Amino acid sequence: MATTAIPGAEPVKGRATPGAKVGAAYLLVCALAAGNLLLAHGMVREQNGVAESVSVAGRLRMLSQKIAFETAYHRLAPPGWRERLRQSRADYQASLDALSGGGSAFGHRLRRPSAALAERLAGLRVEWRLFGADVDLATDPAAADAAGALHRVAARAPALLERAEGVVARMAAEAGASQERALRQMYAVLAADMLLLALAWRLTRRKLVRAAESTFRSLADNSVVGVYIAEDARFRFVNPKMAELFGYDRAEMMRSVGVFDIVPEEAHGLVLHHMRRRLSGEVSEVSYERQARRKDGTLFDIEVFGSRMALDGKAVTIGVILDVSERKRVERAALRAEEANRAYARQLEYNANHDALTGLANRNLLGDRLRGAIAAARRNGKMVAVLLHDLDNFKVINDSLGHAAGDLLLANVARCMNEAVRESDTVARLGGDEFVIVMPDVARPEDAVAVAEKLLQVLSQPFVIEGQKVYVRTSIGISLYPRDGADEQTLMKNVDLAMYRAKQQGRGRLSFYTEEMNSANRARQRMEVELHNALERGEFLLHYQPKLDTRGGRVTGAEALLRWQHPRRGMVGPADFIPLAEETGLITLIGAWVLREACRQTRCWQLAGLPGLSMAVNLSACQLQRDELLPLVREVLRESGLAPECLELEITETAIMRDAEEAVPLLVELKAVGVRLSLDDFGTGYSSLNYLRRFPLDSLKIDRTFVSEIHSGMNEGTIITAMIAMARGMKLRVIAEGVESEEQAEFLRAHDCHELQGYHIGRPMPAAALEALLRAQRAAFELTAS
Ligand SMILES: Nc1nc2c(ncn2[C@@H]2O[C@H](COP(=O)(O)O[C@H]3[C@@H](O)[C@H](n4cnc5c(=O)[nH]c(N)nc54)O[C@@H]3COP(=O)(O)O)[C@@H](O)[C@H]2O)c(=O)[nH]1
Repeated sequence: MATTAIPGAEPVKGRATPGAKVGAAYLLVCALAAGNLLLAHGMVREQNGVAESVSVAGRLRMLSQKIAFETAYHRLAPPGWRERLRQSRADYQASLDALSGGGSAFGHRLRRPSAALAERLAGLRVEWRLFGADVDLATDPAAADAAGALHRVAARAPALLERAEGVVARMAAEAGASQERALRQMYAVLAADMLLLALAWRLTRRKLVRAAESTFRSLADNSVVGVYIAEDARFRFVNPKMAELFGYDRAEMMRSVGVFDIVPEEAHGLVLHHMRRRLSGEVSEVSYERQARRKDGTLFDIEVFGSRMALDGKAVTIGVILDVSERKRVERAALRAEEANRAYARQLEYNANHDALTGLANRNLLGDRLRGAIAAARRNGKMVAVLLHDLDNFKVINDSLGHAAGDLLLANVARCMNEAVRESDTVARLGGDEFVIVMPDVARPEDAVAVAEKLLQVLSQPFVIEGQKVYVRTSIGISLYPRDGADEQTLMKNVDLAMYRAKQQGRGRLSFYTEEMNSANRARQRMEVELHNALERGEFLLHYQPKLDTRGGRVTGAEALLRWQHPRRGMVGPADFIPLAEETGLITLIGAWVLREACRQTRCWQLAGLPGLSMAVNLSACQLQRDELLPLVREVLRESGLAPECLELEITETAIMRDAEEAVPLLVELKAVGVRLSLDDFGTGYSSLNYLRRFPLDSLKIDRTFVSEIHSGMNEGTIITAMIAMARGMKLRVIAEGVESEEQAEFLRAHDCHELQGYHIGRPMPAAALEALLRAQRAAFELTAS
């Protein structure tokens, strides 16, 4: 678009619209065209009139000759000659009259002749009159000089013809002049037309430009977007909004602000690029987003729509600028929200696949990796090794050092495992202290053994946790694809059996899965079912092992020990089924039965004349649930009628330390019920003096391993002596278990051990046997007393 300079132009107000102007110009041109047509029509009519006169004059020539001819030959008396002669003379007269004064002749309407022509016609009329007189005489049979008249007619005819031709010639000359004149008029009219058209076009164009400029200005002034025209990187025009957007005064912006003043440095290249593309004509328009700088230096987001135009013959850029800060802010917020969502999804996915404590793969991811490794091994004919690790003494460490230290230890173990294996291997934590390593692409079983031994070695090094050296031992089970299972579930089940076997073999070992393990497992499963049935079928029974009071030298109590009278396998000891009962949770039911039966039996004996007898009952770690144990103990005592102080609950040091903090309130409440509490297997766990003080215990039961050291050459009983002294110092009764010889009994008596228990005192025995023993003892004492 070409236009005049926009900056100085004033808006046009109250004027006709460009559309009206164009309409007016169009009407003017139409009127001109109509005038031209009328003019042409007049000229054609004029020319036609001349032609008609010439045609009539031509007839005159022909009629004069015809009359002369008919006059000359009338003597031959052709029929109708008189009539024809009269008609020809009448036609001649009418034509001459029409030519001379205007009127009709031969169907033509003739105009009045010019003066010159009229003069010639007058001459012709005189000649015609003379000619007519001679014709009358020549054709009158009575006339005397008819022959002389005929002779004059023949002589006058050429003169008449000549005069008529003179008229025609004059007419032709006048017609030519008239045509010349008409042409000149036509040219003049055409020139006027063109002039008028040019004027109209120029007028209309100027109006249109002014109207366009006015429209542009009105639009720009009221626009809610910034509008600019830039020439040579300077603003030639900015609208109020543009100035407002950038924080300038409008005049100031046009006067002293350059295009690049509102473009941050980093966007200079971009702006220059778009400007050049437009100005070079490479593109007609551009649209892009960028940052812009306000007068105060702050940045905001804009969108530019630009194109090119010609202004006063120069190429300039024209553009529209939109403040898109808000949109961008929303977009950025949406982007951030999306990114946060993605991060959250990634985190969720990570959490779903990783162990929170160690960052290792969890069971979920392990399953995926193992399935993938199996699929790859199936294709390339390799093996996959699954190594299951279980930290042997983690529970004890966790209980004694606390959970925070336990967590730290697990994290350290995880790190060591990760470092010991290849990148392609997967180390996963299944929970607790169980870790699994999946090794894809294993060529030989020995490769898995090598890794397992390396791990045993690495993990045998002490970890320093909270300033203390901590030793862990791990048992490792190994199963191999495809030898030990074709799918993930089978491999995991079998590696579990292998690990179980490694633990049984003495811990700190590794064990491959074998088919026998599976059969052992099946046996275990069978036993589980049988254990369920055993309770219902009454296959459990209690044996009682006596406890000897060293002061009085009498059996004053007993320990209830569970036995399973198996229908096929005979008497089964607790060591063979209690771990399984603990694993399956059946121990709760079985333990309740033991407590009920032991109390019932003790009360029976008391009622049967064996008073003062106390009964010790073993509790598993899983039974130490406050909500279940307390009501059970209360109920059993109420049911049996046994005095609480006659019941002693034996809890192993390991079980109590599993959650020592939880154990304290439970023990306090049990103590409040009135029962006695004994710490079993003392010396095998990790109880601290601090806890020993906090537990409301009545007695410590020294583990048989310490008793066996008496006179064994090892320590010579120094540890047990210290244990007894310590217990006594804490006002606790001391019971030594596993007393198998008189020497041991003697030693323990000599060191003030309160009670002795062991094969030397009495093996675990059926109720009837213990009753007999107690009765015999009572009889012996009664005898001694009397
Ligand atoms: N939670 C429960 N645990 C129970 C229950 N009944 C028994 N047990 C625990 O089972 C473990 C094995 O018990 P058992 O086979 O009965 O062995 C006991 C004794 O026979 C054995 N003992 C006793 N004196 C000697 C000895 O001089 N030498 C020797 N080698 N063994 C001996 O010790 C077992 C009793 O130990 P303790 O409980 O520490 O006093 C065993 O851990 C039982 O606790 C039950 O009902 N619930």
